[in-house]
Amino acid sequence: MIRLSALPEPVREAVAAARERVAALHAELPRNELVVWTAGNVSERVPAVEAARLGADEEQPALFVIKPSGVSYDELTAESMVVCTLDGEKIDDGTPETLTPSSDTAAHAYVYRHMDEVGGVVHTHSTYATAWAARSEPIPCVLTMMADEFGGDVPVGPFALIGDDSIGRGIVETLRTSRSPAVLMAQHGPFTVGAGAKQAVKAAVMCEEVARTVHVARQLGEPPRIDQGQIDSLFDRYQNVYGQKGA
Ligand SMILES: O=C(CO)[C@@H](O)[C@H](O)COP(=O)(O)O
Repeated sequence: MIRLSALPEPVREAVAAARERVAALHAELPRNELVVWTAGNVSERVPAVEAARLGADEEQPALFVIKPSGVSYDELTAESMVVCTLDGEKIDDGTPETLTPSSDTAAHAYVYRHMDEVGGVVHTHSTYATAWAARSEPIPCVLTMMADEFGGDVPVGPFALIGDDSIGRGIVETLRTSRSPAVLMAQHGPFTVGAGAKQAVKAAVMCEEVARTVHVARQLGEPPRIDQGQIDSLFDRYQNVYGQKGA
């Protein structure tokens, strides 16, 4: 088994920084009312470190950091974040052997193995997004905010059981054919991805917001869909012009 304490210093430093970020980002889930009790998780990839940087013959393979299963958000610390290989196996990371990683670890691992561009994954059961998931209904792109953030509808992924690769396969299959960083797994809830964990948390917050707003709008009648050309133009501006350069 890989022992964290025996890994080269740059790897240990990268893991420690990811653990700090992931622990802090878990506080955003209850703060943004995306979870109840312990029902959501955040992870972040620790990229592979090249052999040259380590002065070694081989690169150090990528890892990821995720919360332990079923532990209250108030009790989560950087040190209690579990470190796993991209196969979803916990390494000897200095936490007690009995501290098991999130029940969604296999899903997060599958996403990291199959989507190189993804550096962070989040799962919640936020109320409105999960209500759309319960109906297996994509959220239609009827708001500029949706065009900006999701580049279209928020898609629905297949129904899949928890514990093995099934959820991960559903997430990857669905997101590969969409610009959305969010997928509503049927009768389960939203999973979001990003370049890092912070971007994936942002996508989870935005997903819940648009799920709520579109639900409210529909109480008054069917809101009109935005024209595809306008969606493309809004998406391009938000992804390439919006905000501060280099922020
Ligand atoms: O969807 C599920 C279980 O149905 C999970 O997402 C849990 O709600 C959170 O699990 P842990 O991350 O605490 O294992």
